[in-house]
Order: sequence, then structure tokens, then C-alpha cells
Amino acid sequence: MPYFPNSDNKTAAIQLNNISLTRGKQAVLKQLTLEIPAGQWVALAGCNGSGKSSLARLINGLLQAEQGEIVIHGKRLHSEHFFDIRSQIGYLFASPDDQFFGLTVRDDIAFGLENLALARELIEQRIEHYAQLLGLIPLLDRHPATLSGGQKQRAALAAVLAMEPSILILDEATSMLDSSFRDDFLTLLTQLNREQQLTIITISHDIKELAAADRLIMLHDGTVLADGKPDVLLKRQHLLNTCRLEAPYALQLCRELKLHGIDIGESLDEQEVLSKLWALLSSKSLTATRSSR
Ligand SMILES: Nc1ncnc2c1ncn2[C@@H]1O[C@H](COP(=O)(O)OP(=O)(O)OP(=O)(O)O)[C@@H](O)[C@H]1O
Repeated sequence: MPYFPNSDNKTAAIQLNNISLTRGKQAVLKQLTLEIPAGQWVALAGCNGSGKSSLARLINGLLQAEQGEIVIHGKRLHSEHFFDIRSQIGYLFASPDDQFFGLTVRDDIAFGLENLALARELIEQRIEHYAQLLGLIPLLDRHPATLSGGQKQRAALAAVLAMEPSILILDEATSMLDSSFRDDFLTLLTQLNREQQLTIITISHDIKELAAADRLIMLHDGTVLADGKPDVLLKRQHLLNTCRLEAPYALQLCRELKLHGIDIGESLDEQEVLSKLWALLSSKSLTATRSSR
């Protein structure tokens, strides 16, 4: 069975055509037009209230725009296909507490699969596979309420991934994970994206998470402020300022070194910065570089 039976790489996974959304009395999204190809990993950034979660909820059908059209894998979301389309979109919130239905982690992963009417044997295989992938085997028979915040988030993610969606939306979903699990989690997302062509949207204020995506869309006041490669946009200080993001550590280091007369260019990659510094030190040109200024 193909991993994502309803996706292909020729049709865009998500198209937003001229979307406007008002919440309360506020215009939250303003005539937004975007296309996300199947298999792309998009990070959404923006300061608080810029419209990121509203956009994610629109794509997942939890909200409906008053203007414009959303098309998922070539089909209009708000159509007779609504429930079929929604079943292909996995959505994980920042707070996992609202996402549990079962009395154990195992029941919880099984819940969505039973709704898909999958054979018992396949359900058991998926529980085993995704519990293994997310380090949940020892926790499978625990009540979700007894888990720590990070464990709950991993359990919620396992339940979402077990449904094998073609689009995965993570709305600040890694905020409760400790740094080691966050790194593992980014590695897992990279693997799912590269190997299974899973289309991913991650909403985050974390620079490492933003930098890991193929594409970064920065929202401001309900419009697209910037759309491009993370390693290009994350070097632009005015964009970082508008989105209230701290410059990546490697970039801060490069800029600090430049102030002290050591110009190794700009990079977001700590390893690359260290290698360049090491090369400079090894060639003994560091002293020369400094004294010549
Ligand atoms: N239920 C609601 N009723 C009225 N206004 C709302 C509602 N939910 C969100 N808003 C408003 O919509 C705007 C966009 O909110 P949204 O949650 O999409 O922003 P965000 O970029 O995800 O912010 P954050 O980084 O804080 O999560 C905000 O001004 C918010 O106050």
C-alpha cells in the first residue's frame, strides 16, 4: 500500500486563493494567495497575533474564510469531499490535552484508525510502528492524563502520524518537548518529508525549527511579509525584528566576530562557522587578519 495513497507530486498539496478571514471584528487574514507543492516542508513564522494558527485552522477546515477558496490536492475543501479531504490532514496543537480520547495511549492511537475501519491486524501494526518511532512502547498502557507534557505531545503525534496523513500541520507542537526529543523530532520530520514526501507545515517561534524547513513564510498582520528559503530570510534583520525572532546563534557569532575584525561571512550553521574559524586559526591567518585592520 502506498504510504500516502491520495497524494501525488504533480498537484499542489494546498492552494489558498485570495483568502480573507475576520475573527471578532478583526481582519485576521487579508487576501492571502499561496501554493504549497506536495512534499514541501513549510515553516510559518510571525509575531503573536499575525494569523499563523488561523491560517492552519483554515487549511484544516476548523475555520471557514468569508472570502476565497482552499484547494487540497486539487479538490475544493468546502465541497462534498470535505470529510475525505480532512482525513488526509493531520493537525497537532500546542496543547495535547484536548487531543486525547482513550483511556490508554494504545487506545488513543487506535481511536482514529478504528474510525477509518482498518483491519485489527493493521491497527496493531501501526500502533507498534508509531509507538516505536516516538519512544512510546513503555507508555502504551498508561492513561494519557498520567503522562508528562512532552510524553503527551509524543503520544498525540503518534496518534496523528498513525493515520498516515498526506499533510501534517504542527502548530507550536514541539514547545513541550525537551531539547533532545526536539532534535529527534526534527530528524523524524525530515525523514518523513524526504522519504515519504509528507507535506509539512510547522508553526514555530524556534529558529532551529524554522531553519529546518524547505521554505519559510513570514506572516505579519494577516499578510505575507516574506516567502523564501529559510537560510536567506533568517539573515535579514528587519524580517527578524518584525517577526520578533532572535537572530540564529551562528549568525550572531558571525556578526560579533566581524565587529572584532574577523570576517568569515554569514552562516546559520554552527558547524560551518566552527569549521571556518578552525580553518582560519589553523592557517594562522587570524592574527594577520586582525593586525591588518
Ligand atoms: N476566537 C477568536 N475570536 C476573536 N479573535 C480571535 C479568535 N482567535 C484568534 N483571534 C484573533 O485573531 C488574530 C490572529 O490570531 P492567531 O491565533 O491566528 O495568531 P498567531 O499568529 O497564531 O499568534 P500566536 O503566535 O500568538 O499563536 C489575533 O489578533 C487574535 O486575537
